[in-house]
Amino acid sequence: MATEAKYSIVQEVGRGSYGVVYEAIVNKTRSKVAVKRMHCNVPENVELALQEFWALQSIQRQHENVIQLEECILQNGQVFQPISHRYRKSDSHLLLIETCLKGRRCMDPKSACFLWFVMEFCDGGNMNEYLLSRSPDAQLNNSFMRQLSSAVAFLHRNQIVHRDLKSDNILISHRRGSPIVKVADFGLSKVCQGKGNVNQHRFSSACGSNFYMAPEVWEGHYTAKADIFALGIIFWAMVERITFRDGDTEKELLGTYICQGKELIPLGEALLENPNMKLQIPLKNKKSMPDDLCKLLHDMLAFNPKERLDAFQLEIRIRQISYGKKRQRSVS
Ligand SMILES: Nc1ncnc2c1ncn2[C@@H]1O[C@H](COP(=O)(O)OP(=O)(O)OP(=O)(O)O)[C@@H](O)[C@H]1O
Repeated sequence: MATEAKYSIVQEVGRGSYGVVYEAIVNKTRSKVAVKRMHCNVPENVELALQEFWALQSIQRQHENVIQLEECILQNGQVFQPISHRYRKSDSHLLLIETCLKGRRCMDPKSACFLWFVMEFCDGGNMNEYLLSRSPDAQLNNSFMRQLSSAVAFLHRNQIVHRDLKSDNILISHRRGSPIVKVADFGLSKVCQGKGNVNQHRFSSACGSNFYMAPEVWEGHYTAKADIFALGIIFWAMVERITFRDGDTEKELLGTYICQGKELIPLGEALLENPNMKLQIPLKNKKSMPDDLCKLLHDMLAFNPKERLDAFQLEIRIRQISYGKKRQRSVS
């Protein structure tokens, strides 16, 4: 007997380097979801897809500012099977893991293999488009900075290092009219084993997007503090509306950098060349930034990761800044 499909695809809403994202409907409830399809044809894609799956399933539904994974479905040819740590691993799932570990394709090359991520739908698109299509708003920036700091502290508390934080990997959804940020795109993330402090864990494979990479990432040895540097770049760019044009996609992106003639040098790369370089914060307008925010950005963008804030300190500091807070009315 033919069973009714669980989801219906409505339309394509975006494309990343490794997957296509669709708006879809859950047929039973008529609720809207986003479905990201990742082609598991080469080991590199399989690794990204599994990393995303491992990170998101380990923290399912626990933080409002992290994208919620409803389920993950493995398609092998015409067969669709949900995968989860709750179920016994199917042969296809084991072959995917083997592909990832061996670095060569272990699935049947004749049958198409995809991972489908069913996620909450974010109606506001990504944070980059969202902010750039609106006038600057300090209160909104403050709210986004708080939400993002809380999300990253949550991830780090759960031993997850994102490693690719940037404004187009952050999505926006709405709750009672207010925008809620959702950290998404966990393809480069790592779930660290063990229960210790996440900041003790060392990584040695360079990864991330150039403009958001900390100096030590450029060098190839880094810790979870690299996520704080990337957030520092995002916050600074958000407050001062500093953008650059992405070479590959031609998109305008929020991010700070150093200008050398006509060339834009990522801040992390420039700091690695000259660790004593003084960052010019604020860059555009002295009045646009209170001293406490200026100090906070310096502490997030410190060259030495040991001197840089960690996510737990950031979560506390961000609540104390005066920037973007509603002024209290004086009583006359
Ligand atoms: N849950 C979602 N709800 C609504 N739109 C989404 C959702 N997830 C992704 N999108 C849209 O699809 C686009 C592509 O997302 P995806 O995560 O595949 O890649 P990306 O972050 O843009 O690119 P890359 O993977 O190359 O860094 C996003 O920019 C966003 O506009």
